[in-house]
Amino acid sequence: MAPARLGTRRSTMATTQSQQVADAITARTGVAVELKLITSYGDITRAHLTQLGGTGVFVNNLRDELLSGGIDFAVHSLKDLPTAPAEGLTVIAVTERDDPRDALCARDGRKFSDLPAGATVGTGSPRRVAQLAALRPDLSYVPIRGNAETRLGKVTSGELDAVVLAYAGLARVGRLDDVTDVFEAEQVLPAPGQGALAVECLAERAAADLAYLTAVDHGPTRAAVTAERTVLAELEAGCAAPVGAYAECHDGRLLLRAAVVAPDGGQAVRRERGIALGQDTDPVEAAASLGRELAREMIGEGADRIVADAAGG
Ligand SMILES: NCc1[nH]cc(CCC(=O)O)c1CC(=O)O
Repeated sequence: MAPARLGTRRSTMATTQSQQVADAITARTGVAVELKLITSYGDITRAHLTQLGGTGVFVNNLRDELLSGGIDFAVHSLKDLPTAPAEGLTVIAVTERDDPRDALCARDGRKFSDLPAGATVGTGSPRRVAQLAALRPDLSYVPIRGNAETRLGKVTSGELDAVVLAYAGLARVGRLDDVTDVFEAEQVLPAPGQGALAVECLAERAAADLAYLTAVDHGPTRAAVTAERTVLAELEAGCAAPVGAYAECHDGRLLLRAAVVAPDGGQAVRRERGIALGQDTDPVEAAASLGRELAREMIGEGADRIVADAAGG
């Protein structure tokens, strides 16, 4: 049988995570998988992420390839995947999450708390800027773009004092040696889905010839990211919104925390809520209703206005 075709973006991060999923699929099912490189708009555009029209810039070309049959399945960073379901496609597996935290890579091995007032910190993420500004309003946050290696280069060259990136992404590009500090979820809540990967394919093939892909699905991760992404969807926010959400499955309980923080860090709505995952409830359904309830509480406290102001301003 011909190997299955896994479509991936060309960056080191994308090819590394795709190869990891390919290897896991082959190990668990015996099915051979080959990588097929696809160029995405999000990789070539020079615009800032916040200025791009809508979400999904990193996934649209892969989705076109899925729909046209050029590839059999795709692996996406879940945090780049829009919450709206894509017509004709389904997420057949969510792999076990890697470290979900954000990391600081600073000059001279500095920790976040050691950065001098006025130090320049690069990040293209409104979620990170808002939460970091709430902790250290005395630092200067600079919007940056580009892949992880490009961003790290701005610290090595002295252009910036530090950058903040996802720990999982740094691990995938082999740059954990650059990490000088790691933010716990209590300080900076990760993006919904951060550190988790989604395997997407044609819906009509999911229960048929591609059913073997469920071998790499991880139930607790799927429940957790469902809760996180439901908060994002209910707030009508996208991946560029200042929304953090993180859920953990522990001892039959699912604990969800979320934060919406104004861009300058001044105003914030933070909530958490847990549920027991009962024997006879579907954990994904329960996770979705947990996310809906938490989002409603947050909207009651003005979270939707912070999201709308951040998008308009
Ligand atoms: N938006 C780009 C992107 N998409 C996924 C990751 C990191 C890996 C992950 O969260 O799975 C990154 C880079 C970053 O945020 O530093």
